[in-house]
Formats: sequence, C-alpha cells, structure tokens
Amino acid sequence: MHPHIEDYALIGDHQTAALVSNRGSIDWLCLPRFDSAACFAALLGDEENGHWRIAPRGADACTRRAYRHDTLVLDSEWETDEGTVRVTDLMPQRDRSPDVVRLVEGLDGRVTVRSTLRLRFDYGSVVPWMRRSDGHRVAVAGPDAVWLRSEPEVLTWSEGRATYAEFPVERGDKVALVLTWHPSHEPRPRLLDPYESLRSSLDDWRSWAGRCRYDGPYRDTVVRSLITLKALTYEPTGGIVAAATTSLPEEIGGVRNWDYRHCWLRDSTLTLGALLSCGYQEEAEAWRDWLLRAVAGDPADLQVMYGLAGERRIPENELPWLAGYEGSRPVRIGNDAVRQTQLDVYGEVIDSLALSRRSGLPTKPHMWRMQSALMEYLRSVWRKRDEGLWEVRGPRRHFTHSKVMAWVAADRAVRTLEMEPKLSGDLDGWRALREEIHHEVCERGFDADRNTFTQSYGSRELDASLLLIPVVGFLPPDDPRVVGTVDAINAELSHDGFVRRYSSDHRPAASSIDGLPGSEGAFLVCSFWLADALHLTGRTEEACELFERLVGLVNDVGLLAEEYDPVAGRQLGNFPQAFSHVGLVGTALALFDGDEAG
Ligand SMILES: OC[C@H]1O[C@H](O[C@H]2O[C@H](CO)[C@@H](O)[C@H](O)[C@H]2O)[C@H](O)[C@@H](O)[C@@H]1O
Repeated sequence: MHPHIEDYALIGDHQTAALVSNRGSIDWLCLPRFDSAACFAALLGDEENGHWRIAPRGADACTRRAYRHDTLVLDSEWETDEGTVRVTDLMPQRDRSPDVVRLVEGLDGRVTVRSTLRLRFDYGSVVPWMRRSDGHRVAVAGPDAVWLRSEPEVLTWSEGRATYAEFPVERGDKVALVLTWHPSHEPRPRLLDPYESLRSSLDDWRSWAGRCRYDGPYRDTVVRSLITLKALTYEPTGGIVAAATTSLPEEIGGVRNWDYRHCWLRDSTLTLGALLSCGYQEEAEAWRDWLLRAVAGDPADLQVMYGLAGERRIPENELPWLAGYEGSRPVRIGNDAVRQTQLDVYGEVIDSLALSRRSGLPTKPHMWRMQSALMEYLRSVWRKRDEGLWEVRGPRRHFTHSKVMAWVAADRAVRTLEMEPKLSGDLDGWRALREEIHHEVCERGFDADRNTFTQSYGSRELDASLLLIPVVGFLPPDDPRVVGTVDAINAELSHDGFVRRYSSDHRPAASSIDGLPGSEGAFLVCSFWLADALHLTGRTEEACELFERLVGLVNDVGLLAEEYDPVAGRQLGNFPQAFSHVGLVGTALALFDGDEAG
C-alpha cells in the first residue's frame, strides 16, 4: 500500500529536498535542485520508479519518529523482536555536491538492517549502470552520477535492478550510508564526514530557530512551520518554492495534479510576511532581492511565477510512465499557469515591497521605480478579466479578489508616497484610482440580497479569498458587509471550519468554476484565513478553537500539505506546502502576538 501523504517527513539542504516515509524509504528526491528531475520518484509511482529504503529486515513502519528539536534532522526508530534501531536522516548544508546522509545506530539487542537502493534518473525512467569503484558503488547515466558509500564499509550486492546492503547492528554500533550526486562529467566530489555533517546541521538549524522572535503558544509548531519555509527556500537565489513536490493530488485518483516546485509571487510574498514577522530579516531581504531581479523589465511581462533563479519558461508536460500517486494521473512537470493573467499579483508584490520598506529592510534605489511602473501598468489593466488567484483553467472572469488586490496595490502606493514625499508618483491619480476600484468592487462584487461579496462580478458563487477583505484593510472588520461575507463563507464553504476555496462539487469540467472535472479537499490556508477573519470580527474564541483544530492536522512531524479531506481524514495535494505553513504562522501571530499578519 502507498504511504499516505502525511506519512512523509522532509529533509533538505536549502537547494533541494527529499521526502522520507515512515517506512524509512526516501520516495522523492530531485537533484541537484528542487525543480530538477527526480532520481527517486516512487512517490508518484512505485518502487521501480526509484527509492532508497533503510529499515530493519522484514519491518514495516517505524515505531516512532521525530525531528531533533528545532532542526531538520529526522530520527526514525524501529522496535523489533530482535531489538531497537535508529536511522537518522539529513541532507547536510551544500558545499559542492548534494549528499543524503543516513546514520544507522543500534540502540538495543541485535537487529539486521537492510538498505535497498533503486536509483532511477529522469523521474523514474532511466536505470543507471551500477559499478564498484574504490570500495564504493557508483551509478551513472547521462548527465547524472551518484555515489553510495558506507562507513564502516558494509557488503553491498546488486540483484535485479536494485542495490542491497545488509548488516547487523548491536547497541552502540553505528553505520553511516552516504549518497552523493554530481554531474557525471566531473570527478568524484570529496567525501564528507557524516558525523561532522550531523553536528554542523544540528548547530546550524538550532541557531537559525533560535532567532525566531515568536514566543507565544504553539511555539514548537510555529517554529516547525518556519523551518519548513526555510527548507523550501533556494538559498543561492532567495527564491521560495510553493512546495517540494509535483502532482500530489487534490483529489485521490483525480486530475488536479500540479507542479509546485516553482516560485509563485503570491505564495512567496505571503512567506516574506511570515518570515519578517518572526524576525527573519535576512531571508526576507534575500527573497525581496530575488523578486527585484525576477520581475525586472517591462511590467507588462510580469509573470505569476518564475523558476528558482527567476527563469521565465516553465512549460507544462506530462510524464506518462508514472502511474501517479494512488493512480492520480497525469503526473505533470512545469506549470501552464505561468502564462495566466492573475491581477492580484500586482497587489501582493506592491504590498510586500511596502512591507519591506516599513520593516526597515535596506531599500534599493530601483525599488520604487519598479513599484511605480507596476502601478502605472495596473492602472491600465485592472478592469480586465483574469484567471484569479486560484489559477482557474476555465474562462476568465472579473474576480472580486483580484480587484480587491488592485485596490491594495493603489492603497500601498499612495501610503508609501504619503510617508515618503521625496519619492515621485501620481499621488492624486492613484488616490482617485483607489477610490474608483473601491466603489466598483462594492457595487459589482457585492450581493446585497445575500449580504455577501461574491466570487466574481454578478455571480452567486462564494470564494474563500474574500475572507482577506478585512485582513488587507479594504473594509473595516465591523462593516456589516464583511460580517455577512464571513458568515456566508462559514456557512457554505466550510465543513467544521475546514474551508473550500469555492464550491467544486463534482460538476462536469464545462460547468465547473475552475474548468476542471472532479472535486478537491478543504484548502488549508483558507481555513487559517477563516480563523483570522473570525478573530478580526470579534469572534476570537471561535478563531482560537478553529486554530487548535487546524494545528491538530499537522502530521506527526509538524507538516501540512495544501489541502485536507475532512471526511477521509487525509492530507491532500503537494507537500509540504508553503501556503499552509504561512497560514499557520500568520494565524498564530494574529491570535497570540498582537500582530495582524495574514
Ligand atoms: O486548482 C487549479 C490550480 O492549482 C494550482 O494553483 C494553486 O497553487 C498555487 C501554488 O501554491 C497557488 O498560488 C494558487 O493560488 C493555487 O490555486 C496550480 O498551480 C495551477 O496550475 C492550477 O491551475
């Protein structure tokens, strides 16, 4: 049986990340970057698509597992009839080549441990040649080479298309297995000391977590979310991926399977807010600089997402040889939403640049030039229809949230000019634009009969993004239209507080809101937004109660996917997802830190 999504833990080295199941199997790893081809893709198929399992011979899931406190170093322990053994997994901070370090330690008795390695380059499709060299194993195919070594050396053998090792460990015995990737045309990289890399990983993560300025309730859960956001950050450029995976389904067996290993402006700007609120100025500045580089150029060419280094082409392709997570096909790489128009992005970018100014991040000379150019461009396009923040694949509409975010752009630009009169810009014009957008949204995006804002102009559909109206300051929380909208969403889109983005009840693709067949789970960030809105509208007790339930959804190691199926009680969608963790941090701050971060 395939592990559930919540059965996975994440390890990473700030350039890529791996998913380790509770059976001790690394089922997902892309090398050398988050968006490179996977060499372990069992997550989206089966073991034949690549994985690396280390566990006691014959054992299934581990007895317990946990990250070492405030780090991304994972300990999994098995208690067996023979004894107890621990496997510690980590990816050390990248020096030259990516490494996966797996440390086996006997805790009790005498346990026979088995390592099963199936390397499959190019998303599970290429079986490399395996040979021995200097007592190590090396796998080569095309551009990729991977070395496997152990310390002390253990006997390995190949059988079928897998490489095995089997060795006994007694209390105090330690065996380190290290897998190292490098471009196949280059010489073998230097060998690292696995125990030294464990020590420095623990130190690095603990000193990073120690910088967190949040000290309220659920601190460990908040710090775990921040560690996860940090692990989703591509250190060389500061870009932040939306999640570590592609194609984990929003509906088991369905087609809503997307590649999230790219940098969305929307998801990343929200991440920037969370990091800044918790004292992580350096990361926020690195991302802000990534943003300035990525979006430089004609504002008309602004994209909704970019590659890790700001690349613009992210074409969507299907990988037909992968069966998909529990049969959820197609498996996609790249994301065609890159070509969409999503007007909210202007609001998010201008808002985050304004936030970075207010938070005292050192400004860059061209920052304001870019903001005002984006503002001028938005003035010419805000009346257009778009695909909206949910990236619908159906027809374009006048999404109310997109217009609200256009208002946010104008509002933040006006406020920046008011605070810094030395900057130049069309203050009167932008004030007038802000008024005009506000008026239009209240006229055309509001259903007076039902006392709620609606998903798009003239529609009767609701949309969870409208919960952000009081958070971004479009209307005060006590405005009856806000209260009515929160009530309507709570009544119609939420199942016990678990909020759907919009209604997607198995309509055929042609009549569905997003142009896709099938349904999906509750969108976790929207559920946190409901808690924020309840709190803002004075229902703090309900907000705290909902937050507690949402925090209860994190898996045994504190991670959240994009969505949750409240009926099946399973996490759904890409994993772990930045959006969900940003939601958790934002709501914790809003409820317990006197901070209204959204
Ligand atoms: O549901 C359809 C769309 O789903 C994905 O978009 C979602 O994820 C993005 C990244 O986290 C997020 O920014 C967006 O708001 C979400 O709707 C997918 O990337 C799209 O291609 C797809 O159309």
